[in-house]
Amino acid sequence: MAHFLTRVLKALCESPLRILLLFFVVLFRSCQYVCVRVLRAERRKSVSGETVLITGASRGIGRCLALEFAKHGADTIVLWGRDEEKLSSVKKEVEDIGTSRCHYYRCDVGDREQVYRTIQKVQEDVGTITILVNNAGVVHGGTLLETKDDKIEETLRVNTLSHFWTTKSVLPSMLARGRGHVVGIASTLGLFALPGVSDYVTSKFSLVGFYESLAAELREQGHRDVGVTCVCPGHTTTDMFKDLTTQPFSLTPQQVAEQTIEAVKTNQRRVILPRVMHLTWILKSWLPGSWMRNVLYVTGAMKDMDNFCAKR
Ligand SMILES: NC(=O)C1=CN([C@@H]2O[C@H](COP(=O)(O)OP(=O)(O)OC[C@H]3O[C@@H](n4cnc5c(N)ncnc54)[C@H](OP(=O)(O)O)[C@@H]3O)[C@@H](O)[C@H]2O)C=CC1
Ligand SMILES: CC1=C(/C=C/C(C)=C/C=C/C(C)=C/C=O)C(C)(C)CCC1
Repeated sequence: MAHFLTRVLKALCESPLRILLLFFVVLFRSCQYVCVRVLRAERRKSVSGETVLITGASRGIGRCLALEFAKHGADTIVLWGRDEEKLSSVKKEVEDIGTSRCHYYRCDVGDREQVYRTIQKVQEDVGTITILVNNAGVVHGGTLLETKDDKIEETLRVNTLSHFWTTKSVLPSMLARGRGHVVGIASTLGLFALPGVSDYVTSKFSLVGFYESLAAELREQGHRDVGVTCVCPGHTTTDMFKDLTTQPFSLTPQQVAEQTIEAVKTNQRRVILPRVMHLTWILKSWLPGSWMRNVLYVTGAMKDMDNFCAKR
């Protein structure tokens, strides 16, 4: 197949007429992309009246998501986390906006039985969840040989498996009502790898696969009214990677929250933030592996992660 494509490309580039043809194909694809964006924008969903459950909402991106959903008029916001004091303070911030009811629950999402029990309690107290945002996450940092087995297991339980348990719990009622949205906060480290965080990278690559498969499954079953969005942010200035040197393209948690809500409203399947990070996908899939490695060396990203791990 690759050989065939190379021959097609070579043949296309042999004459000016063919280059012109290639130009029109690219132009057509770009117009198609813009039209899809415009159509999606026209069919914008609203989040007002929705009941939103956010995991890892006690701080960082999760806290900003809660405040942003409230600003966009969500009816009820359910916060999950383990730190009760912080959850209660976010609840107050949400209520001060004056648009949404807010509840919080202590739940360790790394514990499957706790997730199932807490979802049941939420459904009894609050009702059906119509938007689920799987955001909770942890990172430890260290080479594979340095990382303790229980830390590796924790990373995969919290960052990946929890998405299975929460999604399995809320999906049946979304399918029954023919309405709903599941959002997963993955990472650009689910698209390319850096050294020193292999368990974290594995958990995020898995999430990208999970949401791609879930979206395909729902589409094949004809459930087009239940949306799936996988968000892949780059470095974000929260506690989680605070020891990583701030990058020229670092995001604020507020930016991630705003873009996530925009993606829900316009039903986008995958969001890569900041947009310049789309280049890493092109680098990885179209060019030899050494190109990506060189970009990481030249930009200092490889060294930055070493420093991050050394501080843990
Ligand atoms: N910061 C970054 O550079 C990036 C982060 N991300 C992802 O975004 C998400 C949010 O990260 P960010 O806000 O930066 O991180 P923070 O460390 O600021 O917040 C993490 C949140 O997850 C919660 N959490 C952690 N472990 C558990 C657990 N076992 N059970 C329940 N809640 C838990 C914490 O709550 P509590 O302590 O109350 O339990 C906290 O609310 C994560 O999935 C992360 O991987 C993606 C790309 C970049
Ligand atoms: C690859 C790459 C960069 C570095 C990216 C980094 C360092 C990302 C870190 C992401 C994190 C910490 C995600 C957490 O989930 C630069 C320097 C922006 C330049 C463009 C290519």
